[in-house]
Amino acid sequence: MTLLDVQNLEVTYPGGAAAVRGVDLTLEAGQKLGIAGESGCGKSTLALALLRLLPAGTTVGGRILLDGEDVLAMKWGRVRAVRWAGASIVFQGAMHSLNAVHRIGDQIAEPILLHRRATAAGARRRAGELLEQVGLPAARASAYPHELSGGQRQRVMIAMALACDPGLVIADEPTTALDVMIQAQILRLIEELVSEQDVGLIMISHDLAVLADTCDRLAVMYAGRVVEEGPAARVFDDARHPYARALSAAFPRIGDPASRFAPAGLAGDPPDPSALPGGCAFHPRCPVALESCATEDQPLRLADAATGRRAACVHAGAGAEEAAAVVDTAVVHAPAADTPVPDTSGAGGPGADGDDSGATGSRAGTDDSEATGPGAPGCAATSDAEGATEAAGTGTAGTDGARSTTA
Ligand SMILES: Nc1ncnc2c1ncn2[C@@H]1O[C@H](COP(=O)(O)OP(=O)(O)OP(=O)(O)O)[C@@H](O)[C@H]1O
Repeated sequence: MTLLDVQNLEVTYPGGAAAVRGVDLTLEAGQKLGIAGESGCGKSTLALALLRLLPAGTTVGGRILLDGEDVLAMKWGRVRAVRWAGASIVFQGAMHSLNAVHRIGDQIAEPILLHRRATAAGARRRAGELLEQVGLPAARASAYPHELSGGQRQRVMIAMALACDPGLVIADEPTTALDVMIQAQILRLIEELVSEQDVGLIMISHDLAVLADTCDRLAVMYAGRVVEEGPAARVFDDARHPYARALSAAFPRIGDPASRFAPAGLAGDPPDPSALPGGCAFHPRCPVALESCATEDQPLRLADAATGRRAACVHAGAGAEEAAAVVDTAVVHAPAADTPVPDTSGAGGPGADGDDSGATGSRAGTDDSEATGPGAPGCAATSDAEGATEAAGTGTAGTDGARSTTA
């Protein structure tokens, strides 16, 4: 059964940054999808869009069908009901997402009280059970966030995300702020819990190797688009898009001596989303770009019928095996990361600074005043758009300006 069906999703921030462009993705119930890409490729924006947590004034187009219901067409009351109970998010910085002045047990109990209409005693009992599920003693329910370590706080966030039995959990770089040993524990915990409870998972990371290890399918994003999507192991071991291939080659394989000689990486940076190059957005950095790539963008198309893998590259599709070999050779011989790349994009300015010009769209992420209405204190998935955006580490640029345009 299809849990999530994202169709032609477009997100443009106030100020014109086209952070997500025409993304199509599906997730079956209980499936684990990894989303990878360099910083600024639009991963967090995609996650925030799924639960309408984007700053006011952001233009969002397309369809997001969660259990068949279009999230973008929902009234705010319904959106609030769906957050936590239908889908929830674990952000990277638990300290920002938890409320410093409330005991963690109360914070876990809050969405249960709100969405499950439990009694206070029932919600407290469930909070204790959830803490134990994530490996913390139930007695820690009386602790305040500052009394817990970073890893423990992240466990609390996972408990909260699972509190109302959602069908989908979105984990946005859930281990970024943690040390390496704790990262592995937390990832294993998320994977175990979602598998046990048959919950769908979207795991966002820049680390393709971690995602390949954790997820069933992988989507690689570049400049707001999915450029390759397919079974995790195939995308990681044998990517068809030159960007996905370069990203994958940047992670050494344990036990494979050849991977020590992997390429140093791609030269240059992803483009500024408010000044994207024409044609394929990757062409200025692509080692196998054709002349036509500067003017013609490529849709995501079937690159491997046996596995349903899709790639958005002129070299993918028919004759893909040979094309992959060409791409591989070229990527392995790509210039080192510090080699300057000619800027054919006209981009290169600073990131979008969120002024409030020009964003007038069909549908805004927080398109009425209810969007900033009360949510469960300290609960990222029900906090207002500004808080949620901060928690996701995407900055608050544009939030105030945008809100004033809708006030
Ligand atoms: N509130 C905002 N206003 C304007 N532009 C924004 C806003 N938030 C993000 N952006 C821009 O949108 C683009 C995508 O950002 P996003 O955070 O989604 O990328 P990401 O792939 O998640 O990166 P990271 O891994 O660093 O979190 C970036 O260029 C970013 O500068």
